[in-house]
Amino acid sequence: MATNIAEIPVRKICCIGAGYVGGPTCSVLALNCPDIQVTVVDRNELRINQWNSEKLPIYEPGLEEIVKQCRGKNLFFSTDMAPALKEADLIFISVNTPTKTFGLGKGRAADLKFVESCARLIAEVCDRSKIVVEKSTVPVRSAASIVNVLKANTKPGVSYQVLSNPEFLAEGTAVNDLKNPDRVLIGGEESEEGKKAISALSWVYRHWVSADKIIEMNTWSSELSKLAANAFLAQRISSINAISAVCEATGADVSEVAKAIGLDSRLGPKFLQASVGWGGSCFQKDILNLVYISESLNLTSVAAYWQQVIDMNEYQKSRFGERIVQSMFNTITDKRIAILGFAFKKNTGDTRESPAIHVAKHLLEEGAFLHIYDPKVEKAQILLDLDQLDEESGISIHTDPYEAAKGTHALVICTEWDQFIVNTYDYQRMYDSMLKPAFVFDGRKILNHSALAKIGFHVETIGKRHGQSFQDHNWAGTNGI
Ligand SMILES: NC(=O)C1=CN([C@@H]2O[C@H](COP(=O)(O)OP(=O)(O)OC[C@H]3O[C@@H](n4cnc5c(N)ncnc54)[C@H](O)[C@@H]3O)[C@@H](O)[C@H]2O)C=CC1
Ligand SMILES: O=C(O)[C@H]1O[C@H](OP(=O)(O)OP(=O)(O)OC[C@H]2O[C@@H](n3ccc(=O)[nH]c3=O)[C@H](O)[C@@H]2O)[C@H](O)[C@@H](O)[C@@H]1O
Repeated sequence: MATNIAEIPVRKICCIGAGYVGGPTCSVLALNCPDIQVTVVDRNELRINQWNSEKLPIYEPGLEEIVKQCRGKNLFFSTDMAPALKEADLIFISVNTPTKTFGLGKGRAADLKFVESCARLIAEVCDRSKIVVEKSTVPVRSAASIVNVLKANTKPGVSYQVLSNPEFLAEGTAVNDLKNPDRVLIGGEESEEGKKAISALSWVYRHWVSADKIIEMNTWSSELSKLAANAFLAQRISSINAISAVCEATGADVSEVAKAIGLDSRLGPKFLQASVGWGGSCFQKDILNLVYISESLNLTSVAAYWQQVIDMNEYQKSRFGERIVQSMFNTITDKRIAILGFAFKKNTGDTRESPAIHVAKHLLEEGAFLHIYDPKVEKAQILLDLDQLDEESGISIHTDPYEAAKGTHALVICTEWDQFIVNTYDYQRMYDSMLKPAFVFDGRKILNHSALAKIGFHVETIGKRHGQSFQDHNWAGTNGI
């Protein structure tokens, strides 16, 4: 007879996938649950070695301290997957779910091959019943596929309950997001066994999350809520970025408009920071996934609606690149341009889908030489992102921002690192070492533009025309206003 899920006390947890989600999630879990042993497994040996070393594979404020505190006590990182899975009472699947690059759904559908291979491995090695938790972001109804694979391959006497428990952490604030989540979603079957599995996972979270924040729901709602949340967040940024284009064309200031909008308590102030465009590993892939699902369900208007959020982001990134060229007298061929910031946002070394990549490629195509500086991104990663083998093809990577600025015509801010703000950097020193006229293109709206203009910089930013007066605009043709 199969073991009853209710009889499974959660003493040991195994997480497959030691990435941006698996690593921080399990570290915070281990910190808060000293009574639970957590083992994070990954087939990537280098990554596991890094988790076991002094220099972790990812940069995340506050993470190193937690790992140091728990590692070797109740937190372990290993490539030896089978024993860790066998021993575990509860297994998180936290592997990557990238956009498919070939075949049916190419460029849009999520590739679930890694999730499926986890399910196959679990069924192959486990000889007692377990709770399997889908933490990766997946299309709606993926849990059904996991159940199918497990059932078809399961050993006699073994049963599984599959739960959906999507992760909402944002990079750069992952530790705080995990310690103080807005909500924890747990989706599961409505059967008795399903409810018991939900209670078991809920019990784990209750070690540090209050009961009112743990929300139980049906599996499909939980899976869809994750895609919907990311789509809504990205939509807000695309919306303010669309308004930023109107601001640049009319003389309105997008910061003022964002403030005015955000003061409406129904809208709130967050995620209204106009920018060079949003990046990161998930927004684009998850919205593409939502678009694909909608199309598959013949919901073509729904698909077109969400596709527009991505199209607006592409437009914003291209618009910024074109503005740099136009401002610099319509040519940047052989000009030197410093890119400050390469990560997709501050406080992370992650460059996946970073808008900086798009901007850098645009400038390279126009014939510029790039000096690139980011406080956390490794040189090899930047070269890889720009499809370069070395620094000879018009790119030099710097470890010092002043060296990066030296001899350039322009500074381009692509990431909102705190250290880039005027009080931290000596922009006079940069200006003195640059060619004139010296330009600043602030793709993140973080700099003190009037202070830079006083130094002598020509400043351009998102959603605002620099130095524009009311008389500058030729109002003819705008509906006679
Ligand atoms: N990065 C983020 O901030 C967030 C990501 N997510 C979702 O979480 C999931 C994981 O994302 P990341 O951690 O960023 O991915 P990642 O790429 O950093 O890490 C995934 C890890 O899984 C490992 N892996 C893949 N298949 C495996 C297998 N069969 N056996 C063992 N290891 C395997 C890979 O080697 C890799 O180290 C994705 O579905 C993503 O959409 C959700 C919320 C936030
Ligand atoms: O599923 C995921 O991977 C995660 O995706 C995002 O997190 P993340 O991509 O790490 O970072 P965000 O803070 O959302 O920023 C995404 C991008 O939008 C940009 N952004 C953000 C906010 C804003 O107002 N303006 C803006 O341009 C950021 O600079 C960055 O490039 C979501 O915020 C998380 O809740 C989610 O778990």
